[in-house]
Amino acid sequence: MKGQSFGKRLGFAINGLYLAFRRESSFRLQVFAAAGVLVVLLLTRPEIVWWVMGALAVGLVLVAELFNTALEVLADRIHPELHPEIRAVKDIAAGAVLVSSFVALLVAVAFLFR
Ligand SMILES: Nc1ncnc2c1ncn2[C@@H]1O[C@H](COP(=O)(O)OP(=O)(O)OP(=O)(O)O)[C@@H](O)[C@H]1O
Repeated sequence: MKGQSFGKRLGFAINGLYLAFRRESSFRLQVFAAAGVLVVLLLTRPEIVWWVMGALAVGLVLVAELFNTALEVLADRIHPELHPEIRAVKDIAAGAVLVSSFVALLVAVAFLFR
């Protein structure tokens, strides 16, 4: 499946976003939260730096959740049974989402007290 056209690879990536949105309630929640951040930015019209900070914070959370979801799908596919190493993989991936969410929270607090 190597050497596909740009259009096809873009289609695979969009399909990945669609699958994550359909399968993963956390990702859906985060997409809606991202839309909420956009509404707040549109309403408050802050300096450009806050748009950039907001985009980076939201993007970080969404990317972490997408990797977390992909790892969960892969782990469940290749090893559906319980295993301590699968637990470690899933917990570490969940840790990445937690760290990204904490960063987003810090940005939100900084925005409120700017
Ligand atoms: N095959 C497994 N072996 C051992 N522990 C597992 C296994 N599957 C899940 N777990 C444990 O259960 C936790 C929850 O796993 P699960 O696959 O339900 O993900 P989740 O955190 O509920 O994900 P989400 O809600 O994002 O779908 C994992 O973080 C891990 O600690």
